[in-house]
Amino acid sequence: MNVRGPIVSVGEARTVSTSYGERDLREVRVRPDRGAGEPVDVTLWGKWTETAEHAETGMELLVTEAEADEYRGETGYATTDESWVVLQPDFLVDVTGIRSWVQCPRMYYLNKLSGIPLNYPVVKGTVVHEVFGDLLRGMELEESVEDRVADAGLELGLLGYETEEVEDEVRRNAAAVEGWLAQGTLSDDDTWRSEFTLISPTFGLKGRADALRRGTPVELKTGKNTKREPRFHDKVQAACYALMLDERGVDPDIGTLLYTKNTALDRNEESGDLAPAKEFTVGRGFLEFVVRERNALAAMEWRALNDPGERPTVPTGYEADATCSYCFEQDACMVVSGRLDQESKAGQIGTAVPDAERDYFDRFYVALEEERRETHAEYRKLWEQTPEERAADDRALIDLEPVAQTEIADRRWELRARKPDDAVSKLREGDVALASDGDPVSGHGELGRITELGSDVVVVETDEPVELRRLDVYPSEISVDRSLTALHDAVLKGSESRKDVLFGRREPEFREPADRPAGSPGSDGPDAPDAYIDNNEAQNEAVELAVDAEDCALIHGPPGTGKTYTIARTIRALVAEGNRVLLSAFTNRAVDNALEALRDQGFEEWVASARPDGAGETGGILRVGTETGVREDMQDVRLVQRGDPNAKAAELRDAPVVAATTATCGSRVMRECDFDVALVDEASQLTEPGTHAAVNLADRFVLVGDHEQLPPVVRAENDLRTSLFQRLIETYPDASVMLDRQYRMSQRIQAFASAEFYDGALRPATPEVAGQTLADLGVDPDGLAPELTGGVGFVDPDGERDGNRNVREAERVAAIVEAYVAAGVDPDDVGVIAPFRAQVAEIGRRTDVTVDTVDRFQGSSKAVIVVSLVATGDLDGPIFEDHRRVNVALTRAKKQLTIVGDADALGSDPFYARMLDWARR
Ligand SMILES: Nc1ncnc2c1ncn2[C@@H]1O[C@H](COP(=O)(O)OP(=O)(O)OP(=O)(O)O)[C@@H](O)[C@H]1O
Repeated sequence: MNVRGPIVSVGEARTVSTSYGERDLREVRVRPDRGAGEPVDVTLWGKWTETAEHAETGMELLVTEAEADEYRGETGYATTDESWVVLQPDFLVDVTGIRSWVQCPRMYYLNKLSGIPLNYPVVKGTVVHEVFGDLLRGMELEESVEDRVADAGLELGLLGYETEEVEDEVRRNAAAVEGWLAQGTLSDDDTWRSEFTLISPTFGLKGRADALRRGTPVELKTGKNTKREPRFHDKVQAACYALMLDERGVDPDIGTLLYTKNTALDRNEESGDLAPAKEFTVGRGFLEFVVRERNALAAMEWRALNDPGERPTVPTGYEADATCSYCFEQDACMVVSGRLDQESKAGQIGTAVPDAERDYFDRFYVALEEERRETHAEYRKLWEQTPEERAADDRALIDLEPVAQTEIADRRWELRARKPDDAVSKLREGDVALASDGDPVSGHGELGRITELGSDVVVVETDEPVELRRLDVYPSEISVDRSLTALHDAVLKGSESRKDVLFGRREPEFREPADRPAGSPGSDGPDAPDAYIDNNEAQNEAVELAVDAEDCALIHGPPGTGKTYTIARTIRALVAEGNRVLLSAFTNRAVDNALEALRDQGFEEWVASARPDGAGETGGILRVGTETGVREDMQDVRLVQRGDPNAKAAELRDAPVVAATTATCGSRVMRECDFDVALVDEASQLTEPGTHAAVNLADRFVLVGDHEQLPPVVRAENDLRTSLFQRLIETYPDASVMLDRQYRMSQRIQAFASAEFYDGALRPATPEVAGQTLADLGVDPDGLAPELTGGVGFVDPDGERDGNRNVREAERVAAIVEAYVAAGVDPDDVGVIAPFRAQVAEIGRRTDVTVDTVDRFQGSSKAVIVVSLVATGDLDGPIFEDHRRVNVALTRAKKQLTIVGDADALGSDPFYARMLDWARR
């Protein structure tokens, strides 16, 4: 049986004589049933006592196949020969993490901080892996090499490599693999699978195996190994996959490592065994060793968050007996130790950062690790929840019916399935999701990208075919990983002058208008225009602040105040002064919107005439992002990674404006770029490290946002919830401008938000904006019920909340929408906002107009908006927890806002009582 629960206490190590001789043991007291049961003792025998050394009160322990024994009337448990002992099984360690941990625990930590940099071995390694996958899928070597090297054009160009030399090297690496595949080592009944995603609930592991051959793991290494045996840490990696396969009931007895630089041609060299494939027996003892190492790692990670010491406990390098002088990471290791004043076996170089910076680093390191735990909790739901629960939680589409599996370009697969037409989820087109045969953990699962998601169809692209019966949200750690790297870069590599501002040691500085280049607004000279924007004072001031900023500028833009318009003008003014600008935002949508505004303002034509030399091939704008992430109308300026290395690198290096999401800014390619100014939209929705990912790449930065609208989207309750934008605007109000004229809402609609959120400072930009009504849409208001007209109205349908829905209210909302449409409003001009996806679905079933959650509506608007509040009795739910969400919901409408809810419930809270008064006025 399995015993699992939090540890209450850890006993002393003892040695006892048994019929098998002297044996070590250690007792650990746990509360079974995840802490609900009465404490029991579990005896860990033999080498599992090493795991007990890492165990501490509060950690979770899992012992599988334990046997029960009675001792003095109490039931205890003990490990058996079949037992696995796992510490913190909920902490999912990545297999590559264990591999570096076994080399040196500090290397594991350093890899987390510095990410995977862009370097030739990494890029070449990726290409060789891809070619390997292609060979397994039956592609010709030559075709694959050319294709995959071309795909890596951009990265190779940035590194200064030419196509031919890389092709040669990849060909040489892949030839060994091809030779081995062809050697007859394999018979016809060999079954191969490439790139296999595995998650293990028992061992707390996850990873992607390079390949499986007859159910045993095969790992590819782009290197040479002339020993007979595979390298130790390579074996560890293969053994991790073996463990995960073992959990699925396969019993892999061998593991294979393929060393691509071992070429059979060299075989008669004296240097050793040059066969590319090296097999090893995956014995029980080795697997136990791997589990113990994984436990040591998980225990360190637990201590980093739970150790009562002042600073997170991180590895020093003394844990391993590796020799620092042989380590490639030695310099990086010493620098990090020196800068953060950490104990390390390699020693320290450089001076330590000041305490305030060190505290900041530690605080956010812990906050990000907490966020990682929350992400792991999301993974856990993949096996803890039933498919129905997951679907009800909007995290999966279930009961899909496979319709077709089609092989498409690059030997990838397009999977098409029919979906029940009322099924909703968080999944959207472009998302990477887990496609499976119905069981994503123990069945067959493949990661793929959703290319189409209609009301009754879903299409996913994957590397391997799967019977598409279920599609799950795949929780990604990439944002945590990239944020840690951004934090590292900001604190350890950031300029002193930048950090003076970030850490409150100096006010941001601004250039005098007179120092602007001749001809710019405000500069001396006969031809200089008066303003950057001549019809909106606050917007003009915002552009001035941004172009004059020597450190940073903050633009606060309440709803509809022309943030996007101002951003476009700012970029143009910055480029006019010769700056190279990074345009970034939290979402692809905001990046594309800002680019659209820039293009609408004739930016490309202007660049072509003003900077004929430096416009680059794309007319001055380069959009970096995936094909599915970037909007159709921006595909023409999207950076395609494939192509001639030099041309690709030049494209990225020369473009005056590069646009990418902040997540993409943390990629290894973008980390190679530098800019004069980073301009970040939606900055109030970004965590501090998330913002650093973009601003680290530039000398100066401009943040645009509204901290009275949605805050950063994070799972953990910690410092990540406050944006850098908000902190800086509160610290340096003089470095900010608030845009105060809005171009969206009628006077009546904007009144509440202005009073509650913007100190009454928000005003309609023009009389036309202020005075808009339903009548502008050709609608006769007299044909509608009075509460549906007059700019703002309130309707109480007398509904009843049931979970996250309110059916009666949904019916009423649909009837209201119908009334507007019947009165002549174009359905495209109507939008419905509800706080829960369940209610969104409930309403969506009854109407064809756009229905979505608040979070999805941020940044957009409609002439007519109906808001369904759902709550009756108590006010709880995401919309009520945070007034900023209400601000967003109430500021989407231009001409008519109709609020539907329970008057009694709303009246019980002063804020909502004021809202009710305003809506009913
Ligand atoms: N100075 C201006 N002169 C004329 N029109 C303007 C000006 N500023 C903004 N607008 C117009 O007002 C509308 C709203 O502007 P924009 O889309 O830039 O707002 P926003 O603040 O980005 O909105 P959101 O709150 O949705 O992010 C647009 O149609 C834009 O062209």
